[in-house]
Amino acid sequence: MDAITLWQRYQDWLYYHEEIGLYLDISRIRFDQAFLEAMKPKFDGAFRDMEALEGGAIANPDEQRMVGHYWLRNPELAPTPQIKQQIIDTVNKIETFVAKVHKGEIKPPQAEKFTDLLSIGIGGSALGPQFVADALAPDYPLINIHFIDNSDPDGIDRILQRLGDRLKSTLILVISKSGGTPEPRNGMMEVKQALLNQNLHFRDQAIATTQIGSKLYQEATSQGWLETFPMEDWIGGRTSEMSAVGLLPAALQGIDIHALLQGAKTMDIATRQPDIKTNPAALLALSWYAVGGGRGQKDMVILPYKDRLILLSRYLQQLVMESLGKEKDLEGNIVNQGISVYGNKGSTDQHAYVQQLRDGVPNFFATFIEVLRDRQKPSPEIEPGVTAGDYLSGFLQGTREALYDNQRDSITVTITEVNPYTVGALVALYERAVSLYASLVNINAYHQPGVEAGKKAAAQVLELQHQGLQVLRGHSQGISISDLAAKIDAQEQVETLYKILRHLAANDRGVELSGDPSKPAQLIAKWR
Ligand SMILES: O=P(O)(O)OC[C@H]1O[C@H](O)[C@H](O)[C@@H](O)[C@@H]1O
Repeated sequence: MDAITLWQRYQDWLYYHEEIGLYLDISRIRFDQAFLEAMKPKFDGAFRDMEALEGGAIANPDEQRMVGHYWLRNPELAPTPQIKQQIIDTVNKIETFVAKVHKGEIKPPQAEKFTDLLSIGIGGSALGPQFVADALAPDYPLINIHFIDNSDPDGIDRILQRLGDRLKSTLILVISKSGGTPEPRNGMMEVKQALLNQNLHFRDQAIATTQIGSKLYQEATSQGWLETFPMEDWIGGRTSEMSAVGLLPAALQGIDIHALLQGAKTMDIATRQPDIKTNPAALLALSWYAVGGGRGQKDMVILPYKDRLILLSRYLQQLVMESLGKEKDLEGNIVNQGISVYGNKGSTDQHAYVQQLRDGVPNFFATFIEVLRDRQKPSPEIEPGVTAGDYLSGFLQGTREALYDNQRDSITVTITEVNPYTVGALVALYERAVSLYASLVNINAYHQPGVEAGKKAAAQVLELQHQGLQVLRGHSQGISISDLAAKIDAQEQVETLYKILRHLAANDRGVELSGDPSKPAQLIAKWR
């Protein structure tokens, strides 16, 4: 296509939302009118699915759950008065609690006020709060946020070291919908211990966001933690940013949660339109389908040209991949669906992997996120008449063009500035695009059966460790790894057992391994 035809295509397909100040450009996705016509019946179905979902249908059939994240920003939509009230009550509870914390009315026993917030959670209980904190927290927030989002002891140490003496004025927030995920549980146990080491008590500084009745809920209420905030059954982790999961940490940092909710609500109205061309989420879903043949054949590379949006790709990685990456469709056919998502930020990535994007394997499409306003204050000139922001803008345009010229498609989402309102809108835009795309490819976007397999396997490894150690302890002589495996009837898990022992040996946990490390079958294990 020549430049003038492309300019026309740009204008023909440009979506603009005046109130949000958001542009969506899908002109650099190659599809034609025939494709659009062919997709219309599928979209009609997807719009019907969305209407049913928002009306309270069991949109997650495997788990027999409703899917209600759209109600969070517009409680009027909730299917029952009770749910509506729950949503309103939770926001009120958050605001009351946060106001008291900021004023020092809720305070730690050994300090005037809480200075820091340590958020312990993983997956959907971390990625949204991390993205929003990085994008929106003021430079000098009322409360500084830190995250433990893993079971990595060294990672936990780093956070605790950074907090140092301020641990006594740190509010600890444990977020887990299920209340039984091992990683946040481990983080919580370690932080409890760290507090005890300073003669502090967890319950005096702890709050939780979890489902009512969960293990975590029971612990928090029975031990008298400062407060608990509910997470409802009908909110999925990866769509929980507008629930207490995201709102509470945001409000504690001084981020305007009403603007966040309002941005999402406004976007929801736009993405509810049952018309492809005037619905930005439908345009995204259409583009994803067009580039990947409805089979996720191309990866989604997210390139925000704005440092404070660097975590958007990680946030979207879970939202898209955990929602769309499914083995079976709704009828149980094996389909192995999904779209891979990765990215960091421009122009930084132009000096890293964009080389491959331009010239290498064409297995992706790019999504540029452009922010029109460079900064709050005027920019100095780097060269006569040119600012750093002009460069950034030029790099984006240049990369988009260079990719397109080499048959690499892209989408560009443009917002005026990064603020709670536009971030709320972006979150809502992608949530809906994922919902629509899932309908187009006929999968359940709201369960994650694959995640369970990894959890079960990990539990088996720990059980094997337990059994192996029991035998090793009662064995005064050294024993080969295969004999040890035979003794616990785990010949088939000999490799796993070897790795368990190697890990324990590396951590002075009573296991000694002797022999040549490059010949694992010949190693002798001994308890000392
Ligand atoms: O909030 P939690 O129940 O602790 O779950 C945390 C995360 O872990 C799970 O394994 C799921 O894959 C995620 O969707 C979820 O967000």
